[in-house]
Amino acid sequence: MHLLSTQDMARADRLTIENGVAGAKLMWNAAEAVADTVRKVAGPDRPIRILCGPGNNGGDGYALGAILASEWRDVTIFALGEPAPGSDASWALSKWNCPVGDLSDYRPAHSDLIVDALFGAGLSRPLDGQAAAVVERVNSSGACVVAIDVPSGIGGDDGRIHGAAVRADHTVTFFRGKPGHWLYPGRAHRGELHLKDIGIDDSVLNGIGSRFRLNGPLLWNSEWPKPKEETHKYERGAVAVLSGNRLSTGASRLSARAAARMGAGAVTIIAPKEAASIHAAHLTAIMVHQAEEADEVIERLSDGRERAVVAGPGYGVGAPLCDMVLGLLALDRRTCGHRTTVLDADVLTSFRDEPDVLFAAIRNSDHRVVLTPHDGEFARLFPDLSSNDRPKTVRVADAADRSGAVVLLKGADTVIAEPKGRIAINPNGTPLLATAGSGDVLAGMIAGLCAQSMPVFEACCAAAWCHAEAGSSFGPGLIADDLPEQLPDVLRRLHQREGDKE
Ligand SMILES: NC(=O)C1=CN([C@@H]2O[C@H](COP(=O)(O)OP(=O)(O)OC[C@H]3O[C@@H](n4cnc5c(N)ncnc54)[C@H](OP(=O)(O)O)[C@@H]3O)[C@@H](O)[C@H]2O)[C@@H](O)CC1
Ligand SMILES: Nc1ncnc2c1ncn2[C@@H]1O[C@H](COP(=O)(O)OP(=O)(O)O)[C@@H](O)[C@H]1O
Ligand SMILES: [K+]
Repeated sequence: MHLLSTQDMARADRLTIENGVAGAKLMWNAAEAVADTVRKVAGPDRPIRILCGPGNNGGDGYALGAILASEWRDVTIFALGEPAPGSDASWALSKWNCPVGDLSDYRPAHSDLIVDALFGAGLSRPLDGQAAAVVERVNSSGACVVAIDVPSGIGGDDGRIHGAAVRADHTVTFFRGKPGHWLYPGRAHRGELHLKDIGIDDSVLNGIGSRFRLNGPLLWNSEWPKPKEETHKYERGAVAVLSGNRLSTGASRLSARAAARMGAGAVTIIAPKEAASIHAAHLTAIMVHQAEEADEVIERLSDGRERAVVAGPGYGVGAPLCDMVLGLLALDRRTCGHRTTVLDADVLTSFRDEPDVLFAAIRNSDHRVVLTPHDGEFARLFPDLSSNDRPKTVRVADAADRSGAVVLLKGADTVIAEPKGRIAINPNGTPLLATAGSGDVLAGMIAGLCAQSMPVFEACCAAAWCHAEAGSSFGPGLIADDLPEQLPDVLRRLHQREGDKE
C-alpha cells in the first residue's frame, strides 16, 4: 500500500482535478466520508462542534457542517480566520447557512463530539496563539475528537508535534494514508485511522511515483520464497551466523534459530573453540563450525555455500570485528557467489569512528548488505542524520543512499529504506518486542529470507512484519527465545490468508 507525502497528495488532488473532477466535488466527497464516521461515533444526539481553519481542511469542516445540519443535527462551527475568496473552502462556507463562532470563544464540554478541521496537509508552521490554546482545551476536555485528514499540529510527513497537536480518537483521511499517520507521535495522536475513497482514481499514483509504502504482506508476498520440489538443504538457502566468545553466545543462537524458522535449509554458527563447545551443548538442528581467527572464518565462508551471513549480535565491539566484516565484503563473487550480509549490533558500533570505511567497502562489494541499527547505533554511524529536524523516513533513506545498504531503523515505528528507492514504515509493532535479544532474532529472520533469494528490501520488510506478528501473537511474557518458536504459527496464518485469496 502506498503512503503519500502531503506534497504527493496535493499532486493526486491536482491530477484528479485536471482529469475533470471539480475540487469542490472532492471536498464534498471528503465531507461525506467524514460524516459517515461522525454519525457512527456521535450517535443520534450528541452535540457536534466543528473547528475550522482557514484552508481546505477548514473547507471540509464547513461542508461537513452543511451535510449534518441538513439532517437536523445540533451542529455549531467555530473558525480561525476566513477562507480565501474564490477557494473551494469559501464555496463550502457558502453552503453553511448559519453563523460561525470565533475559535477563541469555544469551550469544549465533555459531551461534545469535536471535529478537528483546523489544519491538515497545509500545516506550514508550529501552532501558537488561539490555535494552540484551543488544542490545549480540546485535549484536556475528555471529549471525543474526530480529526479530518491529520490531527491539527501533527506533520503529515513527519508525524511530529508542531507547537501543539490535537489528540484524536478517530482520524478520517482520503485516498491513501500519510507517513505522519504511521510515525510516532502522530501514530498515537490519530486514534483509529479511517481511510476513505473520495473519487481519486488509483491511476494517478503512476504519475506521482511515491517512494513511501506501508509495510504489509501486499508489499512482499509475491516474492515469498517457495522451495522447489527437488531441492536440497543448501540449495534451499544456507545461512552462517558469526558467534562471539564463550561469554556471549546466546545472541548468535537467537539469530541462527530465527533464520532456520524462516525457512533457511541449513544454518551454521561459526564460533571460536570455547564458544563452539557451548553452542554444541545447546544446539540440535543448527550446525556449529569451529574457527578461531578472522582468516579461518573468511576461508570457511569463501566457498559460497552460505547465501547469507549475520555478523554483529554478541560478537564484541572492536577492530577484529571490523577486519572480519571488511574481509567478508571483499570476497570475490566469482568464488563465493552473490550473498547478503546482515550487519547488526556490535558491527555498527565497531565502525563508529570510521563509518566511511564501512560504506566504501559496501559500495565496492560484490555483495548486498543490510544494516539494522536501533536509534543509538544509527546515531553512531550517521551522526548528522540522527537529529529529529527532518522526517525519520527521509533520514533513513539518506542513510541508505550514503551507505549503499538497505537500512532498517528499528523502533516502535521501524522504517526500512533501499538506496534511491522505496521507504516502508512498519505498522504492526508491539512494545512487547522491546526485550533483550529481539533484534538478534530480526537479523536472523532477514538472513533466512535473503538466503532463499528473496529480494533484500522485500526480505527486510517481510521479516519486520513477521517479527512483530510473532511478538503480538505470543503476547505478554514474551522473551526473545519465544519469537523463533512463534514463527511457524505466523507463517501458517500468512500463507493461509494467501490460500484463501486464490
Ligand atoms: N485539495 C483538494 O482538492 C482537497 C483537499 N482536501 C482537504 O484540504 C486539506 C489541505 O488543504 P490546504 O492545502 O488548504 O491546507 P490546510 O491544512 O487547510 O492549511 C492551510 C491553511 O492553514 C494556515 N496555516 C497553516 N499552518 C498554520 C498554523 N500553524 N497556524 C495558523 N495558520 C496556519 C495556512 O496559512 P498560510 O500558511 O497560508 O499563512 C493556510 O491558510 C487536506 O488536509 C484535506 O483536508 C480535501 O477536501 C480533499 C480535496
Ligand atoms: N516500543 C516498541 N514497539 C515496537 N517494537 C519495538 C519497540 N521497542 C523495540 N522494538 C523492536 O524490538 C527490536 C529490538 O531490537 P534491538 O534494540 O536490537 O534489541 P536487542 O539488541 O536486545 O536485540 C527491534 O526489532 C525493534 O523494532
Ligand atoms: K485536522
